Amino acid sequence: MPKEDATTKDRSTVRTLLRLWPYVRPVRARIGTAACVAVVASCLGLVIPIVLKWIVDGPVAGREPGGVWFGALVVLALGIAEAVLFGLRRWLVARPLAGVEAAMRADLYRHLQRLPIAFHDRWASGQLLSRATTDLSLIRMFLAFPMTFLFVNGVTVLVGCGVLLVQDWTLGLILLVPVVPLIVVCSLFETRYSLVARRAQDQVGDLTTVVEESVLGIRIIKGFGRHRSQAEAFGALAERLRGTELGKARLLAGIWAVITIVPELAIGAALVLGTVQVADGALSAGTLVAFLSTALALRWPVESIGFLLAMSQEAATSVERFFEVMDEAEEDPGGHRGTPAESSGGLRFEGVTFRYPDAPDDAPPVLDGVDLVVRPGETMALVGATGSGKTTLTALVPRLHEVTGGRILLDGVDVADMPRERLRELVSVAFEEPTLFSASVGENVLMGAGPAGAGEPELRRALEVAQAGFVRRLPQGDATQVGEQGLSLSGGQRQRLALARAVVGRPRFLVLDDPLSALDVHTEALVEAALRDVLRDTTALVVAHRPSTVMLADRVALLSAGRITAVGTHQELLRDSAEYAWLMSGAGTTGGAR
Ligand SMILES: Nc1ncnc2c1ncn2[C@@H]1O[C@H](COP(=O)(O)OP(=O)(O)OP(=O)(O)O)[C@@H](O)[C@H]1O
Repeated sequence: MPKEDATTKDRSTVRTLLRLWPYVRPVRARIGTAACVAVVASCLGLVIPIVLKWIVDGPVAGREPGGVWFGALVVLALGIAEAVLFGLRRWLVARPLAGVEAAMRADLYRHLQRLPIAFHDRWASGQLLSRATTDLSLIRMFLAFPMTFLFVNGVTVLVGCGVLLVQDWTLGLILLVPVVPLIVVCSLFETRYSLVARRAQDQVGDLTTVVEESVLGIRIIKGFGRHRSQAEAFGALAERLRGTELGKARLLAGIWAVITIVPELAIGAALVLGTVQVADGALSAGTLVAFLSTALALRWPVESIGFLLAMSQEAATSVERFFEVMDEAEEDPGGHRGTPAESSGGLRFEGVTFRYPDAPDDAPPVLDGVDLVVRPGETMALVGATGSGKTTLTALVPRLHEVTGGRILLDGVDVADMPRERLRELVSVAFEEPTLFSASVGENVLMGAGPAGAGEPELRRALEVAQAGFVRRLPQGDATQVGEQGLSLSGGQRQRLALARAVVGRPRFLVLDDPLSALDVHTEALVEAALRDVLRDTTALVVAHRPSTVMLADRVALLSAGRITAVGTHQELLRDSAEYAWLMSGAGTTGGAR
C-alpha cells in the first residue's frame, strides 16, 4: 500500500491532471465547444456595464425615459442570453463526462481483475473501493467544473482587465495591484492543500476498509460482542478524517478570505479615487458606473479561483490515486512457448522455491526446493503441518502466485510459458474456504466450465459428484440465488458447490485444498465415493488433513520445512515417516512443522 504523503511532494498538478488526456480525448470537441460557449456567456456579462455607461451618460443625463427603458431591455436580454448559454454548456458536457467516468471505472475494474494476487494481498479493499467510487466522482466533477471554469474565468478576468484599462487606466492599475500577492498566496495554498487533500482521500479509503470488514465480519463481531471495540476503531478513524477535513476547510477559508478581501480593498480605493475624479470633472459619472460594474462583475471569476483550485487539487490527488493502481504491472499473460519442454506428462514440481513478496528479509522461503512428480491420472495427497506451505504450493499451479525459483510443468509444459486461458482450461481449483458469488447456484457452478460453458447434464453430473443433492430442495433449484458470498448456505453446502465448480469442466488437472473439511463424516464418505470416479480421469493434487481424504489418493507426499521429505503410499509413510504418523494421528494439526 502506498503510504500517505509519499508521492505528493514533487507532484506537478498540471502534469498529473494531463494524464486524463487519453480519456478526455474522445470527447474533446464537445468539451471545447462547451468551454467556448461558457467564455461567450461570461464575457456577455461584461457588456452589461458598457450598456450601463451608455444609459447613465445618455438617456439618464438627457432625461429620456424611453432610452432608459430600451437600455434596461438590452440588459435583460443580455442576462437571459448569459443564462441560456450557461445552461447549454451544462447540457453539452453532462453526457460525455458521465462517459469518461464510466470508461475510467471499467478500465480500473478490468485492470484489478488482471493484477496478480500479490497486489491484492498488499492493498486493502477499501482503498480500491474508494478509488473506484469517490476518486472517480471527484475527477468527473473536476472535468465538469474547475477544468472549464479556470479557463473561462481566466479569459473573463483578462478581457475584464482590458475593459477596465480602456475605461480609465489609472483606476485600472489600482485594481491590478493585488494580482501579484494573490498569485503568491494561491501557489502557497496549492502546495499545502495538495498534501491535506491526499491525506483526506487516503483516510476515506481506510474508513471504507473498516466499514467493509465490519459488514463482512458481522457474524464474528456479533458472536464475540465486539460492537463497542469496532465502533471505537471506526470512531477513531472517522475522527481522524474529520480533523483532516477541518484542516482542509481552514485552508479553504483562509484563501477564500484573502481572495475576497484584497480585491474588495482595491475596488474601495478605486471608488474613492473615481469619485474624486468625477467631482473634479475629470471622469464622467457613466464611466465610473461602468468601471465599478465591470470590477464587480469580475468579483465572482476572481473569488471562485480559490475553490476551483481546491477542487483541482483534489482531482489531481484522485488522478494520482487512480494511476497508482493502473500503473501496477498486470500479471504476465504467459504463452511465450507453450510447446512441451520434454515428453514426460503429469504434474511436476522441479526445485520450486517461493517466498511471499511482503515476507521479512530474514524469513526463510515458504517453499525451498520442492521436487514432486504426480504421474498422469494419479491422485497425490499433500500432507503437512499447519503453516507448512500446502496452500501456497497449490496456488502456484494455476499461477495465483509466481514461483520465485524452479518450475512447474503440466504435461511437460512450464506453466510460466503457458497462455493463462490455456492454464485455466487445464487446471481447476477448489479451496478450503469456498467463495461463491451473488448469482444463482447453477451460475456459480458453471463458472468452473470456462468460457466454452457446459450444458445441463454436466451441471447435474458435477452436483452429483459433489453430493450437492440439497440444491434440488432449494426454492428454485439450481436457479436459486445465493446471497453475497453465498452466506445464505451452510459451510458444507458452499464447499460442495465449490467442489462441483472445480469438477464441472472435466479438467485434466485438479488441485483441491482440503475440499471436504466442512463436511460431516457421512457426507464426506459419499463425496469421496463420487469423487473417486472423477479422480480416475484426472491428475490431481489434493491437500489432506485427515486419513479419510488421504484414502482418495494413490500416493501421499509429505511437505516439511519447505520441501517434500517423503513420498509413498499411506501405509508406507505411516511405517517409514514418524512425522507423517504423528500428523495422521491428529496431533499435527495443532502445531507447525517449521
Ligand atoms: N499472503 C501471504 N503473505 C505472506 N505470508 C503468507 C501469505 N499467505 C501465507 N503466508 C505464510 O506462508 C506460510 C504457509 O502458509 P500456507 O497457507 O501455505 O500453509 P498451509 O500448509 O496451507 O497451512 P494450513 O494447513 O493451516 O492451511 C505460513 O507461514 C503463512 O503465514
